[in-house]
Amino acid sequence: MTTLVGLVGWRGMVGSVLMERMTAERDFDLIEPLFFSTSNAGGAAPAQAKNEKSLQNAFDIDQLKRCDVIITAQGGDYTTEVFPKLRAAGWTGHWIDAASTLRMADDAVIILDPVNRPVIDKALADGGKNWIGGNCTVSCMLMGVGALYKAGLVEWMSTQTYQAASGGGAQHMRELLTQYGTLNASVKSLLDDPKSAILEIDRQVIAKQRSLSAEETANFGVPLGGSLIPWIDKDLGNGMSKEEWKGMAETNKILGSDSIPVDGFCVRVGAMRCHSQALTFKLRKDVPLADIEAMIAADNEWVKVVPNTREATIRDLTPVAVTGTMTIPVGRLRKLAMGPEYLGAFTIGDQLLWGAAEPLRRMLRILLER
Ligand SMILES: NC(=O)C1=CN([C@@H]2O[C@H](COP(=O)(O)OP(=O)(O)OC[C@H]3O[C@@H](n4cnc5c(N)ncnc54)[C@H](OP(=O)(O)O)[C@@H]3O)[C@@H](O)[C@H]2O)C=CC1
Ligand SMILES: N[C@@H](CC(=O)OP(=O)(O)O)C(=O)O
Repeated sequence: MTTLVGLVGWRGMVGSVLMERMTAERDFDLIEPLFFSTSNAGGAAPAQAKNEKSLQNAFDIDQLKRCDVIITAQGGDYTTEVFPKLRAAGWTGHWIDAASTLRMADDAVIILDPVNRPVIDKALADGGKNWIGGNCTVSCMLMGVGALYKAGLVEWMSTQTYQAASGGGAQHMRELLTQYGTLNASVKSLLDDPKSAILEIDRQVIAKQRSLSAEETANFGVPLGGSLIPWIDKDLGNGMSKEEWKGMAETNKILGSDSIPVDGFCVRVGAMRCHSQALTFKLRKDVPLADIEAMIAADNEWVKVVPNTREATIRDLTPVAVTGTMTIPVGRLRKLAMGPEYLGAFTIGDQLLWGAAEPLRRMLRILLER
């Protein structure tokens, strides 16, 4: 019998990337999809629909209960509302979710199979049913440098992230671009004149940034275009942002490891897509750089070691180079001045692919191939 797979959140940003990947990998050939909506029940399902051509109400527990597997990229509020009701109604299917709501629950596994397939397999053997995609920054980081963790080499790691506007969602991308346009327009005549004074342009841009309306900064709260914001997600009240807290909590949960210290700062920058991060490792021993590069390169088919040269770095190690690709480049690899056990690295991942959609569809494949 064909597996009935419910899809919720399929038209959102993560959901659209998920649909593209599932189509490209022919996942729909293997399933009967049932599409849900929170806003358009009864409307037409997308072209990937087979027998079930109309959208079901995403809050209808009886319809959801029909599914063997549900994949949701609808968001945390939806999970919080629907998941407990569905389980309370006796549903025993597999729940695959992009939202963070259930990540740290004891009966949930954070899925990133190229890194933690043994953890997933053990949970499956133990009857696990809840499979949650990891934080985008953590997932992209582990796809790049997971080899060092698997080899037991990491004593601690510090992260400095440069996270794209799209991490906040579609409206955040629009807001960033609108701000860039507003700033450009405010100095257009000066820019067009090659003899105009750059400090006058600078003065007018900062004046414009500081006077952007509440509407123009509705999503980020402050200007991001031409600036940065060193805080992402909630304030935990202990000096830490929730995004920073996820670094250590999720890394260790994904790896099934004891508490390896992971800490640093998470920063929103004016990139459109892709999360970048500078990493500092304290290794447990002095390992030659060539061995480290070989280990990282051999870890999975998507990681790519970028030679630590200016030319290769500015060509291959930028959000512009990585956006829309499955490649996870790791570069700027070098031993740091603090000593031979200290390693620096820089890595980038498309947070909508490895950071969100891809682990979900791969988990579906793991379930289908059992
Ligand atoms: N953005 C990112 O980088 C990452 C996001 N995530 C998580 O994934 C989840 C979904 O995030 P994201 O995809 O950014 O959310 P979106 O806001 O893009 O989509 C969520 C839902 O909003 C509804 N919606 C309302 N208006 C529109 C519109 N104009 N176009 C499309 N959808 C619309 C859709 O529901 P409906 O069709 O029912 O109306 C859609 O499923 C969140 O839990 C997030 O935390 C995880 C990792 C990375
Ligand atoms: N917090 C991430 C995006 C995200 O959705 O993360 P999470 O899935 O951990 O809530 C960002 O803003 O870049």
